[in-house]
Amino acid sequence: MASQLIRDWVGINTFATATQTKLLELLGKLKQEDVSTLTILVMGKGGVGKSSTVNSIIGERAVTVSPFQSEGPRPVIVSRSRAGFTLNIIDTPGLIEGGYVNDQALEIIKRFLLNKTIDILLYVDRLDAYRVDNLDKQIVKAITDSFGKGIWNRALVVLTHAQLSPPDGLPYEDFYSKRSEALLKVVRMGAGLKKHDKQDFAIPVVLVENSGRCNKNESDEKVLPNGTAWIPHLVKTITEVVLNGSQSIVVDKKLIEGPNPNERGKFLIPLIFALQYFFVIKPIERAIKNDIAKESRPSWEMRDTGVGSRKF
Ligand SMILES: Nc1nc2c(ncn2[C@@H]2O[C@H](COP(=O)(O)OP(=O)(O)OP(=O)(O)O)[C@@H](O)[C@H]2O)c(=O)[nH]1
Repeated sequence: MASQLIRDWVGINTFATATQTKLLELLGKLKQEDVSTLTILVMGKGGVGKSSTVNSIIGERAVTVSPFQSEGPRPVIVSRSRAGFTLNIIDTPGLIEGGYVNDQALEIIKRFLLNKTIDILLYVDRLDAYRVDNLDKQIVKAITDSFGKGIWNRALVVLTHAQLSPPDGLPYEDFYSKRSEALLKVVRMGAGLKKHDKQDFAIPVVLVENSGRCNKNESDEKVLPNGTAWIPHLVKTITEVVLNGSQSIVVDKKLIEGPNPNERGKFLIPLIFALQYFFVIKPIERAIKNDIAKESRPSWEMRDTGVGSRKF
């Protein structure tokens, strides 16, 4: 990251004054706690609004947004600095390809992250999706297998397309809490989090509306249907997670390569052979020998060999 050209975070000036003030306050709070760099990793399925969310936070069109699946499955890092604070956001390609987790994309992401430290994971999905399925669980599992369970201590679930009218006249807050509950349940399962982990792993869910048609309040801030100014709320939640006392994720070679599954349990092989020899092969051999010894020879064999043949 050091060799990376870090541009001024000018996009912040495009936000409403009230939003700018809140953001600068939050950055000040982080600096007070000796946090002067923040690296945010953005992951999720394809087309859920990852790149749009990156652009919304930065306040400029820093990464390409497309309604269709993006082509080159390459992660992109966007770095901006403001008042001695550096923000790095890593946008990643969608993790699903043909109904499965795209292991190749995941591998590329892991290599890209080598020697970087992840302070925050934004796990992005859409608010306006009505189901969770096994695929969601698989993505979360793939992320957990890659970076460890601890990453969920540093994670936020981000739900885009948050400016919606819920179906069947459901109140907005009810729809939001049902959708987040369902998704969090799958996230906890995919991350292998147990019930007793609950305290440690309270993953916040944050709503986002990236559309240019997002409603605004009287202070010109982008607001959700529930009136929340979402950009400062997202950054505030990020700040809380950063300061929650958990560890950032250092992506080193060991983490990337993990334990080689081919090496796992290799030392047990001679032991398994020995057990097989003494408890399977030997008893079978003994049983065969006993069988042969006990066997009464058939009469035709006796006759052919002359044993016991009648004399005429
Ligand atoms: N209305 C609305 N549209 C959104 C929102 N977020 C993203 N979109 C649209 O959804 C489409 C996909 O958005 P992207 O940001 O490219 O999604 P992505 O997850 O980065 O996609 P991949 O890079 O292909 O994985 C684009 O047409 C965006 O304009 C949102 O919050 N509200």
